[in-house]
Amino acid sequence: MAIRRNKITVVGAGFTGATTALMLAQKELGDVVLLDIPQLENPTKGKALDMLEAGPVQGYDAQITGTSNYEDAAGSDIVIITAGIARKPGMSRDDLVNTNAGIVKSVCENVREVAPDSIVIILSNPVDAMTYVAYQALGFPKNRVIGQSGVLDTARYLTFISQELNVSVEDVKGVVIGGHGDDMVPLVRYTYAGGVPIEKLIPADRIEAIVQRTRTGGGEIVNLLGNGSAYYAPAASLVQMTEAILKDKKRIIPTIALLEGEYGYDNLFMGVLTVLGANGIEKILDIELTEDEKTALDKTANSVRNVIKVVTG
Ligand SMILES: NC(=O)c1ccc[n+]([C@@H]2O[C@H](COP(=O)([O-])OP(=O)(O)OC[C@H]3O[C@@H](n4cnc5c(N)ncnc54)[C@H](O)[C@@H]3O)[C@@H](O)[C@H]2O)c1
Ligand SMILES: O=C(O)C[C@H](O)C(=O)O
Repeated sequence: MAIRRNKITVVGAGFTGATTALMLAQKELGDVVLLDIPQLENPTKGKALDMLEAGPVQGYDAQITGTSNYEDAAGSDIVIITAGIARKPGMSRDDLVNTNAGIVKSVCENVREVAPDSIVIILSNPVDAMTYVAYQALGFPKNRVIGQSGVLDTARYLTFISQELNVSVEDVKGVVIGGHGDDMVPLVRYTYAGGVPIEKLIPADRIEAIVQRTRTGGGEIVNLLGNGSAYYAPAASLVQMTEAILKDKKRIIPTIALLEGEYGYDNLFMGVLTVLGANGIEKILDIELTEDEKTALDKTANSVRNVIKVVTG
């Protein structure tokens, strides 16, 4: 009997989409469909074929199909949406809202038809608002519509802490919650190196500098690249979320989830700690915050609300 592999569709075959497809195949998480617009069908097929031909070298077994036809995405277990434009130096993520809302909506209308049982992960920016747009266009239950920001923001935060302490990234744990913007909330009080609170290891002014660098981490890369935004760490983040779902790992991962009362917010998609497993977001952790942390979270929640208003009118 043939073994059915997981099927993962990545919509948008640009920098993040193509990198994600390659990393998914390298981890043998399933067969990958890479989908872009009809005008880019040949380059998309070319990227997919090139990745497929790396399989014998790297030793992975995964079908990788390039396409512009949603029929090829039929029955996907996971759909990852990276379609849309990226910002350039001088722009904020919010400047992308109108263009990307149209793109995400039309992508989701197709996904709804061909993969009605899928779990959808959204990357396109401004991602909190785009996750809201996707939720409305898909009509899926909230546990199956998930935005990516927290894995990436946390990865940046932990990178800077491990550099500061000159210790392994494996021993630094922490989390960033809130919207994917310059007022996101790295939770310093819940950050540890080797089990020791970082406030005992790093002077306060250096922690503040790390927090600020984390908040503007996306812009730092945009300025360095000059014509696009980050894609290696974003792709790695999408792959971690996909793996948690497909392997039903029940990992505690920060993701963009629909809040209905948690942290005192309603009808808001924003980054919080969640448990990711076979059913997508299986739980939202409504953790205790100090007054200062809650004030910071309120600020980022307001920013996200203002962007969502642009797309909901
Ligand atoms: N949430 C995050 O943490 C995060 C991280 C990185 C990038 N992003 C965002 O992800 C998006 C993609 O970034 P990128 O660097 O891959 O950009 P990119 O320009 O390299 O790729 C985007 C791709 O989307 C395709 N596309 C556009 N409209 C489409 C449609 N209707 N259907 C299918 N494909 C379509 C384009 O043709 C292009 O190939 C941007 O909005 C960026 O801001 C978010
Ligand atoms: O910064 C961007 O525009 C892309 C992405 O959101 C990131 O944080 O790298």
